[in-house]
Amino acid sequence: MRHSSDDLPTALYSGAQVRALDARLIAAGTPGFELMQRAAHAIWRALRRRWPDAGAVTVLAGHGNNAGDGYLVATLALRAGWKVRVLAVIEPQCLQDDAALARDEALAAGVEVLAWQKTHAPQGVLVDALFGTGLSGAVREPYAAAIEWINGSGSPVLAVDIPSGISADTGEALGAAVKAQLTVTLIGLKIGLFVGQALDHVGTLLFDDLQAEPAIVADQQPVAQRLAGHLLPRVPVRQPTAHKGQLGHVLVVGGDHGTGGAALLSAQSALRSGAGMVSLATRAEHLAAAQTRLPEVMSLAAASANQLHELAGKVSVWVVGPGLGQGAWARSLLSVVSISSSAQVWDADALNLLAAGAVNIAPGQVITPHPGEAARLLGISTRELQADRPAAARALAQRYQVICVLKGAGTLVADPHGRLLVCDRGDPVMAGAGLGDVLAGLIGALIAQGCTPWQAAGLGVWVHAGAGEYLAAKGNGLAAGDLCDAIRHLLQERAACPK
Ligand SMILES: NC(=O)C1=CN([C@@H]2O[C@H](COP(=O)(O)OP(=O)(O)OC[C@H]3O[C@@H](n4cnc5c(N)ncnc54)[C@H](O)[C@@H]3O)[C@@H](O)[C@H]2O)[C@@H](O)CC1
Ligand SMILES: [K+]
Repeated sequence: MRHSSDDLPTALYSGAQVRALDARLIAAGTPGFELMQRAAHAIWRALRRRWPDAGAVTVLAGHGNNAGDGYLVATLALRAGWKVRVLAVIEPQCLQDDAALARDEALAAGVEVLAWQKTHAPQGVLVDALFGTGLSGAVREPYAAAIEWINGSGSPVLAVDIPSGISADTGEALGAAVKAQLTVTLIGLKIGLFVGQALDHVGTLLFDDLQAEPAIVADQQPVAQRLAGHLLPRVPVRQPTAHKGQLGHVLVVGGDHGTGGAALLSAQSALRSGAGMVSLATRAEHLAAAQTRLPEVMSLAAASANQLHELAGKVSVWVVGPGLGQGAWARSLLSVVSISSSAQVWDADALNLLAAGAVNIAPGQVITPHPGEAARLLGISTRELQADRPAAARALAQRYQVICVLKGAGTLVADPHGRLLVCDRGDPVMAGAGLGDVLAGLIGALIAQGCTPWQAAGLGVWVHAGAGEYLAAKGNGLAAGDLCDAIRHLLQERAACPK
């Protein structure tokens, strides 16, 4: 998903919360039909800006207030001289209240309203006004068929409030779901627009608050926050007298037989993200490569837990798991890390061992699972996990009393107190090997430099995704290591000004 500017609000709400906001605005004196008219004007403005020469609009209308918005858009388009048609997916007589008023206004203005049939030919921009926040459960027929008709039309599609079929709470496609090029969302941002399958359906996202009274909106506690630059901490500034001992020592533990690259990437990332010192404990066979590629990193062959014990007192942050494997070697090293009082970032196989019950993690640490690892930790299928990513991130944070970074498009950061951050940056070029190793090293380095684990997780995710966006212009084939320079650059931009 892309949005046209970074000035979207940060508060994310559930569908029920936005409906509650809607009701409160009405109770405070703004009639529902007035809100609907404001919605229609906002949508019509966005449609004309995006497709100024289309000249024709087909509104697909359901029977809730989302359809009401659609009927009023049709009216505005007709008045502007466009060719307009509403295809009502059920009998229009079923409409109630404001939606019925909107349909009456459209009919009075001369809008053609027909019962939708598969055989209709689409014309102009399709306005999806089937369901908004009122959808519950899997989309029933004939709506599912109408959604397939929209998606198969090849026409440009504008979704009103939310692409029909997408859950406002989880982003899951509830059966069929509209794929839009543009979504104009109203009153409050729904979290479901930013997570899960929604990312393939929303297109460009625009927001209009319908002039909602700020005091009423401020009263509603959001379910999550969109990760935005101004909410994030600055990278702590270095004093002129700074020395490496003040900037933290990150020790990366990983790299079993044949998987040394993952640990190397984490170490490289920690180094490039500003950690004062970076060490790597790995299999002896990887030492030559590590010393050649990263001479600045102190690499040591960790043959046993005892060797790691000796280092434990000197470590400020452990990054454990990349390429670690799940055998006896991995278990013995992880057991040393797990009892250390220093901060820890657990990734990859460390999480698989945690899921297997081979080790415990102390409260307050950071875990960075991808969906497969997260599903194993929760004992559910990946499909179930992806169906409600916010709930999964929260559940993991609760279960282990840690900061959970649930990776994947729309990365989430949750803490055990219920705080939830959603990242809407990033790019599909980031779907590749090693990117997670880089993220773990980055978060570790930020903790080493003085961020709290919560701050480091949020800032790390945001910078990592921003680096991916920055490099996306170069096309697919992004090597994870390439990200490190971009991360360094973005962190520099976010450095606090010296006093
Ligand atoms: N006055 C208002 O209340 C305003 C509402 N607004 C619009 O109204 C929308 C919410 O309106 P509603 O609450 O009427 O809900 P929707 O317009 O989303 O309609 C849901 C309708 O679909 C039916 N339905 C629910 N789940 C279904 C399923 N699985 N299969 C088939 N049918 C199903 C329900 O019976 C309900 O009537 C918002 O998204 C927004 O677009 C905006 O116009 C702002 C003002
Ligand atoms: K819709």
